[in-house]
Amino acid sequence: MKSDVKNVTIIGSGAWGSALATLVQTNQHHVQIWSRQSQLSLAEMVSNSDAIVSAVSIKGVRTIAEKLQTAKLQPNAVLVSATKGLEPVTRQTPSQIWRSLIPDHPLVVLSGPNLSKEIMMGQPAATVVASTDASAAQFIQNIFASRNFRVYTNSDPIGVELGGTLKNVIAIAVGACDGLNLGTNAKSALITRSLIEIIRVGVYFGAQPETFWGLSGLGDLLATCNSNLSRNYQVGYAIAQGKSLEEAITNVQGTAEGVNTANVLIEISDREKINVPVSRYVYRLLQGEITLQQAVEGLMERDLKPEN
Ligand SMILES: NC(=O)c1ccc[n+]([C@@H]2O[C@H](COP(=O)([O-])OP(=O)(O)OC[C@H]3O[C@@H](n4cnc5c(N)ncnc54)[C@H](O)[C@@H]3O)[C@@H](O)[C@H]2O)c1
Ligand SMILES: O=P(O)(O)OC[C@H](O)CO
Repeated sequence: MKSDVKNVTIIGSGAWGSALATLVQTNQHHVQIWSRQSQLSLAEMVSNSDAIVSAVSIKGVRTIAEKLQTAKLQPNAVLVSATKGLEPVTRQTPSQIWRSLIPDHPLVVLSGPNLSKEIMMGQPAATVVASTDASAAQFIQNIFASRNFRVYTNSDPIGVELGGTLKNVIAIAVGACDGLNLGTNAKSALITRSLIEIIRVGVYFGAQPETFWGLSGLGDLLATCNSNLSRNYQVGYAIAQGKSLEEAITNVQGTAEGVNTANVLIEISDREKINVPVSRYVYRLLQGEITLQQAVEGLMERDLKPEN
């Protein structure tokens, strides 16, 4: 047993929470998972935790953060947000929700090209832990880093978080592109042009553009758009096979955050006049406003313009 064993609580027993718990356990830290089915209350479970990792889907983030607001935490407990989504109505990112409700604990965002099934199989992967508090990021880096999981620190939490969140919408588009067999050229164009629109949104949120060229941006975009393990990709693929959105969501195991993220993103882009053509066509497709064929034609027939 290592001498510097930490107490880590993972909130959420879904695919990502379980994979993160396995990573912590690999390093022989003490890990416990809290879910809504747990016997202990969340407050009881976190009372002795050095790190508290939230891996619930976006719909659960505020409820969980509100529960922790009234819990007695260790004075130096570090909060980690591993959710990739945007909250409807407030349009906040998970880290913005955490920061607003629990401002006096260090907050770290964990995000990267991390398909949970591959991580559960012990395949090599890398991720990013981002915080404005460098020592908190290093603390979390050391808890998770292992032979099979390489962890980088970063000082741009909102950029790291948005890379992971916004790519889910694009993965729906790319899943549909593959489902229609549109070819490698189309897929490459879709991914590359999408990264530009992700950066536009990121800059609006105050992120640094260069963050999106890293693991949590381009890295996660490539992972999610190239793997049928991705639930968001699966949704797009299923729609291209003629399934309704409801059927596509039902057939996916776990949460495909991109569906809700598309709605929130389009509200933001309408209000702030941010040009996000690929995400907008995904939104219109999911709303049933257009067919997939119309989405492809619409994207190809837009006004010609310079690349940059
Ligand atoms: N699965 C992955 O490969 C992966 C990787 C990186 C990030 N993520 C992100 O992690 C988040 C969770 O994904 P997942 O794959 O584990 O999804 P999942 O559907 O497998 O699990 C979601 C979990 O959130 C919990 N939850 C939802 N609302 C809750 C609430 N109000 N209170 C308590 N718990 C609540 C559910 O009970 C469940 O345990 C998503 O934002 C996802 O984008 C997933
Ligand atoms: O299964 P998805 O589409 O939620 O993607 C999982 C992770 O975000 C990939 O990094």
